[in-house]
Amino acid sequence: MQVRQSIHSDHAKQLDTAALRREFLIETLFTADTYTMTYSHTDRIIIGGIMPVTQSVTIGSEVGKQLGVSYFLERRELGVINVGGPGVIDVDGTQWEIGNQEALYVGMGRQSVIFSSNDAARPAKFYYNSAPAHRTWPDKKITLAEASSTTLGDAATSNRRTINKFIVPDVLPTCQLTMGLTRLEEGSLWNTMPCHTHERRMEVYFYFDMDEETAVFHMMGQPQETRHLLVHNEQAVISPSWSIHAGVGTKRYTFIWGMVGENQVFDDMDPVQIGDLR
Ligand SMILES: O=C(O)C(=O)C[C@H](O)C(=O)CO
Ligand SMILES: [Zn+2]
Repeated sequence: MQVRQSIHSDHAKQLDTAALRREFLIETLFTADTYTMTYSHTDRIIIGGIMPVTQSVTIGSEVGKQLGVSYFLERRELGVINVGGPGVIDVDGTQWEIGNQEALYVGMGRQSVIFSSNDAARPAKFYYNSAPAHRTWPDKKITLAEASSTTLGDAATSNRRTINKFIVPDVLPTCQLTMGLTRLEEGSLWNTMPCHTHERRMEVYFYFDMDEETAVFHMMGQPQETRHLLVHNEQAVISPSWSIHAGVGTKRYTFIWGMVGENQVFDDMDPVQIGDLR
């Protein structure tokens, strides 16, 4: 488990490229037959990827020890979106078939969560976020058709995209975690521009569906003090409350956003006018 401390905006603005990447970028999410895990002190979100290939994978009691509990989800909830081939998540003996771009919410208190792929040649890639929880809500699979979806933007501003809200109050109850997947149309490159910050929550962006030649310039920093991170396929960025989060790709791409914090109102954003950005 990697730990990332919280970071003050005054400190962040002094960092060079390597230090910005060390603080905010998660470079490797998927490693065959194991899980990756980054623990952020920002709202104590956990971010990671699970890629079972030749064997199933579980987040075992070693993580419970690191978190000071008996098992991973003793005091946490979990959201998973599969960005690979079809797979199965076994939650305390119930098997959930999770296909590409389908999600599973797992409530606090589930003791055994085992991830496997249906086909080693096309392994599942389970991207996950986990947040501290205070009660158990029912586990639920969410398909793309069941997500709450909105298409917005247009070709003239190169930001035509569909926001698929998988884990949001309209679809299912959770303690604090919300997650969704935003898909840019061919020829569209910008996400979340005009951009915003979130005084009352943090957010993580996970970029995928990109070929080797594609990169996303992820915009971050305070609106008057912007920086960028060069992000490649299947990498994630931690975005503290004070930071804008937006990106422009050299080609279209898809990304998953996950949020935790004070409330679950999707539109609770502090908008920034493009003319005010520096
Ligand atoms: O394309 C977008 O715009 C988004 O997907 C925005 C994110 O969902 C977000 O930043 C929510 O706060
Ligand atoms: Zn946001």
